[in-house]
Amino acid sequence: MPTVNLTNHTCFYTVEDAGKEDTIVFSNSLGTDYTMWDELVPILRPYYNILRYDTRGHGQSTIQADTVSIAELGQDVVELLDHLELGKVYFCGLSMGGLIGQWLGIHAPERFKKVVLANTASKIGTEEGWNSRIKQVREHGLESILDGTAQRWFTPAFREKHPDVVAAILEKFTQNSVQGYTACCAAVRDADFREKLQRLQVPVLVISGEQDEVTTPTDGEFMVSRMPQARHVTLDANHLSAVELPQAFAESMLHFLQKD
Ligand SMILES: O=C(O)CC1=CCC(=O)O1
Repeated sequence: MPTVNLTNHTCFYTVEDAGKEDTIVFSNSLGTDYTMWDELVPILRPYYNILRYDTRGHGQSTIQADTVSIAELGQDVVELLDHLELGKVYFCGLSMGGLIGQWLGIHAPERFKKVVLANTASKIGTEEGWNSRIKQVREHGLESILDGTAQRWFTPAFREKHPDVVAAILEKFTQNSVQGYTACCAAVRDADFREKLQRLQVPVLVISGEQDEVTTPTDGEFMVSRMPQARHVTLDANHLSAVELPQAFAESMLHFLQKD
């Protein structure tokens, strides 16, 4: 599968071009890679071309620095679109991917027809919380936060019913580099769109997980109240809602992309 040398790193991506008019770009969450969309993509493939990529420092995309910003991760997306000569696309990002989507909607609105921001917030967590996680991972590795990560990402019912899906995603999590993961923790820590969201004029769908304690439905409501063209859907899922409920997630997206 292809890679491209962008300004600051080598970006891994996959394109499924079915000759459709429109393309959806998918942006993964912290600690996952492009395979987090594996259950969702087959449902959307009949309608759209699909572009997935690994965020800098994740999966097969490289990183050369100990910190990175959401602005830099947003520029990566614009560079990737330029490389692929894609003019105006749909964007779907989850959690960190949703922060990237907020940056893109504000700073590169001419490149996006509509934006889906899933399981995200205009400000995620606290500075102390992120600094403590960065320290923990630098000193003890990604394995040391595996259990807590599984609990934040999946409902107990999903973990019980789909242990293979959970194991595959957690396996990918531990394969990330400490440098890539902690650099992106810093990007999430430093991002704050609370006072900037009114500048996001592109149509937006916010998807929240009713059981998500990291980025809550209240966070989603706040975002929607600040953006001029936004609507809100909640799903009975935890943080990785696109993994837990791909059919409901896809139906919400299709309704938004095709009807709203
Ligand atoms: O792993 C977590 O804590 C959840 C999360 C926060 C930002 C992100 O992308 O995932």
